[in-house]
Amino acid sequence: MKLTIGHLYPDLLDLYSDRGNVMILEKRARWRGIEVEVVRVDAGDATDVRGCDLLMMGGGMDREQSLVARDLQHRRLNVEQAVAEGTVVLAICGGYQLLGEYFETGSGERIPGIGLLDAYTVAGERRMVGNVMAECPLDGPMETIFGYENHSGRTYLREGTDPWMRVVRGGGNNGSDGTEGARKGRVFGTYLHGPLLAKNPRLADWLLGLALERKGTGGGFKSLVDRWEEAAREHLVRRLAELDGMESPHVGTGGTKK
Ligand SMILES: NC(=O)CC[C@H](N)C(=O)O
Repeated sequence: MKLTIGHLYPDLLDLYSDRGNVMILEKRARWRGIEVEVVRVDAGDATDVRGCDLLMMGGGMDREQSLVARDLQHRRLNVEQAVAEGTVVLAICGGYQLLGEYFETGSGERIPGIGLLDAYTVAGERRMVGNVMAECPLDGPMETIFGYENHSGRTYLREGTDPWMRVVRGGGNNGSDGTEGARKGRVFGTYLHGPLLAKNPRLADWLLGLALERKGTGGGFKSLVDRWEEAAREHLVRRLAELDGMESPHVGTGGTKK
């Protein structure tokens, strides 16, 4: 069995090393004996993304987003077909905005998205910057998710697209309605850099499981010893509690510690 991950625009959309998400998925699959191929998809390539089990698109500055948007329009149909055939999409921040209808920048430029998510984004007066803690349902108990946000855009979800997470700390989609990210079927968008999956190993496995469903096999693969990841998460909880002067929240269950 081979898992194919498509990395969209790795040179243009890689704010805060979002490519780490691809590395994490690759590693966690390989550690379980699953073969992985990472396909790089750059502007101008004629790659058919229907061959990918999962697509990852990182974040970027407004200028890079404009460049990507032009190319992405040509891929719209191909990406839509891939999703209809079961491909999972994970998009971070600027990439997330481009999955929606449009992103209107602070200078008034309207960058078109591909409408995979029923959402639109408009730049606000102040950027939302800082560490985020959110809660995300992973088919069961809520999982605490850590990430970092830095965006001018405020995203608003329309009917037909659900928020992916609820913000506990930080701005999230728009700083006002408590939502973070968006989910429509197998398409996921979030403002969380980090890289997201390095800080949230159970979320990484959950996405891997979804992507592997396309192979006729889902999650349920052997658990890994996430000693360093858990230590990093505990450190984050303590640090955020210090910053907020609040009680240490529960970090979620699972993960074996040595
Ligand atoms: N971090 C990002 O990807 C930024 C996205 C976009 N340029 C914004 O400022 O909202």
